[in-house]
Amino acid sequence: MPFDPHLPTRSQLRADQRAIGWWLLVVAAMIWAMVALGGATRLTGSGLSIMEWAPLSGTLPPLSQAEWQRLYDLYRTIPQYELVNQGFGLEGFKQIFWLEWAHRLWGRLIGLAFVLPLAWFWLRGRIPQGLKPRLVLLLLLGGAQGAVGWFMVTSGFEADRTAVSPYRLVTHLGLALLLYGLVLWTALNLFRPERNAPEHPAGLRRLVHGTAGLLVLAMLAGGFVAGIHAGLAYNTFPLMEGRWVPEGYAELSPFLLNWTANIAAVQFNHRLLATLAGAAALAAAFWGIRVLPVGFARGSLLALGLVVALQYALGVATLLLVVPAWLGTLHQTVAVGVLTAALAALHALRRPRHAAPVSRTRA
Ligand code: HEM
Repeated sequence: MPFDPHLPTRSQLRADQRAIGWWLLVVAAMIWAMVALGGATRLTGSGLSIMEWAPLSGTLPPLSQAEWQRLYDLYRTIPQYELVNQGFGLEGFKQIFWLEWAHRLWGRLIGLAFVLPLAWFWLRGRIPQGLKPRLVLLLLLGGAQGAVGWFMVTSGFEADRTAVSPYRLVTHLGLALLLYGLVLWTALNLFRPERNAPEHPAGLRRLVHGTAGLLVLAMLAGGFVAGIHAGLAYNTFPLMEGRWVPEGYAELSPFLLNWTANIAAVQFNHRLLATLAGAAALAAAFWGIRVLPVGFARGSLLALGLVVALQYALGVATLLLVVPAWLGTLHQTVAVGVLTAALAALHALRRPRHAAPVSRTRA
């Protein structure tokens, strides 16, 4: 290949990859914190307190008594005020205002933490070949997440509603998890570009894929439990009102409606999927410990087994204690830990590529 002074050296490329990888890890950590904040916002009933979508001017909280009163008067027009918070006064309103405001502010900060370094790396020509489309996609998905959040909030203002639509809640949660997963996966690609997984049985890789799929389904089902407040009923474990499969599982018609709108079925599905995912994760962890050498793959599988066991216990405790806000928030937060461990394990066990792509560098 002829000498080209504009191409980065191999060590420059490596340094750029690591710098971008660290930046993405920081963004991923901020998204994780955002999921925690979102859980707290939902569980304290704060999510409908700001009835405006003002990307720039909404950055500042109300600075005068008149502005507080204006926002409070707006809130007093929606059914949630009438049916849940009537007469709680301006002081009560302030209490539910701050978490929603912090959730939105944190979203703006994540946007800045993504856009500013992106522009800096881009203008200095430090983004490796092929990575730009992925980073633009992440930017678009982040913007879409803000819009979906607002779309979700507006559903809570409709007549006779005191909470948001569970479908929009699950879309918002699902997109947050997708965005987090893509950012983390991209960072992992940059830190560990080689596909040099240790020798392991193909069955183990398949098991980890199946586990990850079950975990994602369990998480989406959990979103519906949260969305229709199904955690406030059947607060016993493992039986539901003395039965393994609750009475009325198939009460609604058409049948599929039960999976999103019937408290008994929604909660049962979440338990079942979590149990299957938990058993699969533990099996993968034991298998990994037995056959893999000490290293990233083994460590990830061990972490997966441990964090899924913790998440399962937190879920049972959340249910038995009838969803206290702090415990529900912790359960939502540790779900992202489960996803992290599953993605790390999947990444570590990627199938080796026969011919590695040649990145253009000079020696
Ligand atoms: C692999 C294990 C599990 C995973 C990955 C998981 C994940 C999730 C997720 C993502 C949510 C929605 C977000 C939230 O509000 O917390 C959720 C909600 C919930 N989960 Fe789980 N979960 C697991 C196990 C369990 C178990 C075993 C139970 C109880 C038997 C349980 C009970 C609940 C309850 C009651 C909620 C609703 C909490 C609320 O209203 O805020 N979870 N879960």
